[in-house]
Amino acid sequence: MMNFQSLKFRIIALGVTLVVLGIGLRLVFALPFAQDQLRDLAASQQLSIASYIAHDIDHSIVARQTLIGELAGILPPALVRRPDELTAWLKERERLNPLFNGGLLVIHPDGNGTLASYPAATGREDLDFSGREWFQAALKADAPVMSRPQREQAGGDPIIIMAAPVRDASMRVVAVLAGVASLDAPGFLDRLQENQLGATGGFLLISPADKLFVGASDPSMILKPTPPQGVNLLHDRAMAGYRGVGVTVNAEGVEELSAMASVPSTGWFVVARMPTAEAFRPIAALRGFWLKSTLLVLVVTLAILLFMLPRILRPLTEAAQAMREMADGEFELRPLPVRRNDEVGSLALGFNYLVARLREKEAALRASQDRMEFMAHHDALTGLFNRPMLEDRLQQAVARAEHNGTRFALLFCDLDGFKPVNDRYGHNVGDAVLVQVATRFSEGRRQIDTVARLGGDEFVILLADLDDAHLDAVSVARHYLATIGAPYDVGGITFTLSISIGIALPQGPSLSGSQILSQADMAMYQAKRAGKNQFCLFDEETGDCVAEPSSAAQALDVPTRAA
Ligand SMILES: Nc1nc2c(ncn2[C@@H]2O[C@H](COP(=O)(O)OP(=O)(O)OP(=O)(O)O)[C@@H](O)[C@H]2O)c(=O)[nH]1
Repeated sequence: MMNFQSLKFRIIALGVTLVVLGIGLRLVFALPFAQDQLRDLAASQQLSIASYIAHDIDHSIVARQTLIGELAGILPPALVRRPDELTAWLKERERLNPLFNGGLLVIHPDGNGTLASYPAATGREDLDFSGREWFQAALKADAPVMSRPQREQAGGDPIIIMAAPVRDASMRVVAVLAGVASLDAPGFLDRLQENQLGATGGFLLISPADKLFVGASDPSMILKPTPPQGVNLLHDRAMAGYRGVGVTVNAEGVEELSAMASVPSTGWFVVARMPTAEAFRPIAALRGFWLKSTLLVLVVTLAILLFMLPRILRPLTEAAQAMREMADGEFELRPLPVRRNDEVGSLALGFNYLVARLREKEAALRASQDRMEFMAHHDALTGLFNRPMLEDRLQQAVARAEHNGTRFALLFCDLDGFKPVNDRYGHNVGDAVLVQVATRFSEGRRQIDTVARLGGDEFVILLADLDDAHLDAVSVARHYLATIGAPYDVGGITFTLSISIGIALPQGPSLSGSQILSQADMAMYQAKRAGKNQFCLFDEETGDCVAEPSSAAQALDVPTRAA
């Protein structure tokens, strides 16, 4: 289960946040900019197309106007009275430059019928042109004129008529030369009508003066009236003279991008229109691509983080695991391996330093505990057992005696005349003597025996598990009288000392340790009273102390300095 507090989750969350933030900022700032650029590009492309078409139409119109003007200028006025020759002349010109697929007509100056026409079209010769706007204009104009777009009376095809006056030498109009061009004639407006813009867009050619669609990609619109004012605002603006690009909603409710370009020679304008859904499709594609790439970047980022993070953090989790195991006591405290020179490695180094310090403190604590333990059971000066330890051993001996019937003896020893040593040579010398005395008491003792110093110059020896308690105790007492009585040498000072020993030999089970110690003490005092340098035995039955002068007994002399 994902731990939301974990470092891994936080790094992943940070990574995802950064990616989303980066992409979000791009979407907020860069995408609208790119969209505007694409929108402008689509609009300018559409305007270019509209301008190209408009220029093409203008060129076609001008070419026809020029041709009709030139033909009117070179038509020999004399031919006006020779219809056959006039027809032949027209035929020859039309074959040379077939811009008027609806035919060339030479109209009587009063407008009643034609003088000649090519190709011949039935009924034209009797038509009355006098009331036609373009005919009237042609009579007065110096330059060629053009009719409004209209349907041909005979066939109903959409046409325009170009006309120019034919004048004689005295500049009198002798005829009007007219050329009929079908709007969908090849090379005229066919490019506009046959082509679509993109997949769903198209073109319109509009005459604002006539409020008519002159041409359209959709043939059904040709020569239909334009929408009334107020229906389409962009159309209204274009009708009023606006040329450029705009977005509008057409009659079917489809939003369109429309570009308007003028056809200067006629006052018409071309509309290149395309649904915005198609025109701005690259923008939608761009947005879609950005969203998909965002998703991809997110997925890849997540995948990389999920793959890499456990590997990067593995030393950390291993270190934590090792620390936990050490804390639980599964392993002893030990340094962690430092595998990498990074933050995790530095953490391991820090932990190892902590381990080293802990080990040092642990060792110091153990030494201190050992020392305290020793002090609790030993005499600080001589290293012999102290009183509590003696009492403990004595209690054990009493228990064993009660339980097993074993015998033991307690020897209470007190140095004779120790005070003068202190007084004469100082406490340090006294201490050194006490240490030597302790050594002599300890030498040759059995493992089970206990030698303790009670304090001052008092020593107690517990002889445990004796076969013959009396004999053994006396024997040891004699031994001590001899060894302690041997000369001492402390820093060149030599002297002798003796001891008085009180011996307790408990026989019954009912005595406590302190009672036995007290018996030995009393016996020791008895030995002192009896002259020192000897031992006394406490008699349990009488409660008396029996002195047994030692063979080693001798008078305690004042210590002498060595020579
Ligand atoms: N140097 C030294 N002297 C101590 C220590 N503890 C006690 N003493 C001295 O040892 C002496 C023991 O006194 P006593 O046993 O009365 O003197 P003593 O001269 O041995 O007298 P008797 O036992 O009657 O022969 C005293 O002077 C204490 O001050 C110690 O740790 N070091």
